[in-house]
Amino acid sequence: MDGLPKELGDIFTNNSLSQSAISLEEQKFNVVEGAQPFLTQEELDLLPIDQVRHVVCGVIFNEYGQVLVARRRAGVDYANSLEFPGGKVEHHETHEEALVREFEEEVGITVANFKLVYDKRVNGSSEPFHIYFYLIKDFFGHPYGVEGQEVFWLNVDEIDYNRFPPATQILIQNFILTNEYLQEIYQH
Ligand SMILES: Nc1nc2c([nH]c(=O)n2[C@@H]2O[C@H](COP(=O)(O)OP(=O)(O)OP(=O)(O)O)[C@@H](O)[C@H]2O)c(=O)[nH]1
Ligand SMILES: [Mg+2]
Repeated sequence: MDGLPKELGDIFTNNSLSQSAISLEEQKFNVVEGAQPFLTQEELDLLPIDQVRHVVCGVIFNEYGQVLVARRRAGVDYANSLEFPGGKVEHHETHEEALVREFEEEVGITVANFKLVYDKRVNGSSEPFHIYFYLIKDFFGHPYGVEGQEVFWLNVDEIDYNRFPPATQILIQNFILTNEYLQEIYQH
């Protein structure tokens, strides 16, 4: 917790807050792998930008420094793994428009004020994706699983990155667990 504002550091060391999040230990967890990679990272990275489907995902922190997480449904790639809400950008949309739509469709909140944190080319189950993770600084409403999926706030020190798809694991390890963006949010 070094480097965090004092109040935020207190939040992260206050175990009582974790009671509001569903304990991951109580949940069944069974990652079903996505399709086997069919392009190497080098091949993915060489694809022209208009030949990859864009995916946008949003990372949101609440006032307690907890991050919003959802569980992927059965029957989709990475079924039952955890994810940051988001989805595929439609052809007529900007990334920002897609983020607003996906958050309304999936977790019932209105989001605003985005900053790109990390992006990566990945093999999707049917086509290559370029996945973009945005930090979302403002939101309105109370999130819930609009599609019946589990949605919950998770303390940063309770995140087990192994429960997320591979691209998201890199984001968590390099950006979220470093607390870099938490400090930015709480400074304004
Ligand atoms: N939402 C989300 N998708 C992720 C994450 N990490 C990651 O690799 N993906 C991948 O991004 C791809 C598209 O995301 P999605 O399944 O949410 O797309 P979507 O909401 O448009 O789904 P739909 O096509 O069923 O409407 C999936 O193949 C998924 O595995 C993540 O943290 N959140
Ligand atoms: Mg989605």
